[in-house]
Amino acid sequence: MASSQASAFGLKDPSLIKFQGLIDGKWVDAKDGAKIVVKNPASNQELGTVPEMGLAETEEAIAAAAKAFPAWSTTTAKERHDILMKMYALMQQHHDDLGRLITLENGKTLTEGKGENTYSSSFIEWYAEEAIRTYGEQIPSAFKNVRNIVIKQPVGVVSIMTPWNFPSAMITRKLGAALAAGCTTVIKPPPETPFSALALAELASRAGVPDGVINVVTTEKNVAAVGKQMCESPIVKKVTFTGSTPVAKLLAGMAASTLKKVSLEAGGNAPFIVFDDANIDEAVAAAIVCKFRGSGQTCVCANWIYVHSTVYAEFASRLAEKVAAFKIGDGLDESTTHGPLIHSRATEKVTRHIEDAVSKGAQVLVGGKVVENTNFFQPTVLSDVPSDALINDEETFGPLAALVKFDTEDEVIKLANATEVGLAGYFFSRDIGRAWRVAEKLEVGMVAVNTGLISQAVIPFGGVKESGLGREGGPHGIDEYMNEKLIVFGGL
Ligand SMILES: NC(=O)c1ccc[n+]([C@@H]2O[C@H](COP(=O)([O-])OP(=O)(O)OC[C@H]3O[C@@H](n4cnc5c(N)ncnc54)[C@H](O)[C@@H]3O)[C@@H](O)[C@H]2O)c1
Ligand SMILES: O=CCCC(=O)O
Repeated sequence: MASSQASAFGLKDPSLIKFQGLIDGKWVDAKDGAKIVVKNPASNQELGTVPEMGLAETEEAIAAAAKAFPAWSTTTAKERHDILMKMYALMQQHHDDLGRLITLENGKTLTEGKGENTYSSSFIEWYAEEAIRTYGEQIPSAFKNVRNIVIKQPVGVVSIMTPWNFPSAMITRKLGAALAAGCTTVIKPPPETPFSALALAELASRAGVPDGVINVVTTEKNVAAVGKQMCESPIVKKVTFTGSTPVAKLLAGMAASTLKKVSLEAGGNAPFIVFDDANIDEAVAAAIVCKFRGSGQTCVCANWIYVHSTVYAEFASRLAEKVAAFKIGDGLDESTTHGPLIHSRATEKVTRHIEDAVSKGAQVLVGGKVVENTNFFQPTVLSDVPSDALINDEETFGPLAALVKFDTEDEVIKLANATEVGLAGYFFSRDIGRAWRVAEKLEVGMVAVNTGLISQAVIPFGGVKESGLGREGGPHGIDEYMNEKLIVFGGL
């Protein structure tokens, strides 16, 4: 049954499809046999099922990770490097399958699905290389005959919780760092996209990651109990989460009960600013990449597009013209430029934002409607969106570009910073003085100047304000999974 279900995914290697969770190296069902139905968002057809696990399975997974920790944490950095490089090579070898899997469960186009596998595997490669560079320090002592040494040690068992918008990359950004540091893990993938997580666990095992080092607990209805245990268990030493700000706050509160280390990558509300001296062609192209990547479902997507009044009309008409040419459809269809949203709750939110903005005076330049009884939403450009629109307070997370006119640099910085969150910000200007001023003044963790793309494994990814805590990726990403220990040597 499982093998015929797996072959329906159309992968070259159907054994990458797992319909069970992973605990201590064994593929397992939920104890009560309950299941989650996973659907393809493009068709709403069932793709397959995974177990609806609960507290008991979570406790077992945490215990398995704790049991695996002593051996994994004492492998050499070079051994962990070599295993991660094998996993990276396997992700390259299965590129087409992993890209297709992402498209099937998330809906993004195949080009984006494969692009995500490239991005996702780059975290495994990056952290393989970082594993061997977790240098300590020697600090000159204040006392004679004493030497100060700082070493870095893995924190222990790590709980990893991730969203559906990047079914693979949001896991490897955490998992790569945790494994490289010598930590063991329990992953709770989102119920919408569990198959990519399970395929990653399978490839990690093929690469030589020992049993118990990666455990995967799939859950939907029991998420509150599972999440609580993953945050409150005294065995777990670190919680890392990517998702919405309200859930990030909830998990941080629970993790505080045992003062665990936490990394939180939460929601954004990114401004995209086009100044009067911008190269308009480049700004339009970047706005399209930045706003409509993943059909607008990335945490670094522009939520507001502020355009200087002197170039507003030109920018708006060029953007609307390009957006009108998008073709929405099944991500597997080669002619599709943009896939569906993840589910009907997502399309309802975009509809609510458009209706609210239009009722307050905004105009629809293109799109504006859901395709009835589907998860497809017409890519939309709204002009003259008022500052009291709902979009101002809530990230849309959909294919809606909201245009706003501004006149001065001070005014637009004030508008861009008038939000509780601060993940990414973008602006286009060829004035070098302004570029420095605006980059420094935007209250975000990441600023892009004259480009719409930020994401790479090598950068410190993360936000300020209510967009989260900590940084993932980049030269210091692995430190989030390590403790510094001071060793003072006396009696010389
Ligand atoms: N900053 C980032 O890097 C980043 C990346 C992707 C998505 N996001 C944000 O995520 C949001 C969209 O994703 P979403 O709707 O899936 O977010 P979400 O917070 O609802 O869900 C994210 C994950 O948390 C899980 N979850 C929900 N309640 C939980 C609980 N009580 N305990 C444990 N886990 C729980 C979900 O099952 C899912 O796996 C957007 O706000 C977006 O900005 C942020
Ligand atoms: O959605 C959030 C992450 C997006 C990215 O890493 O580019």
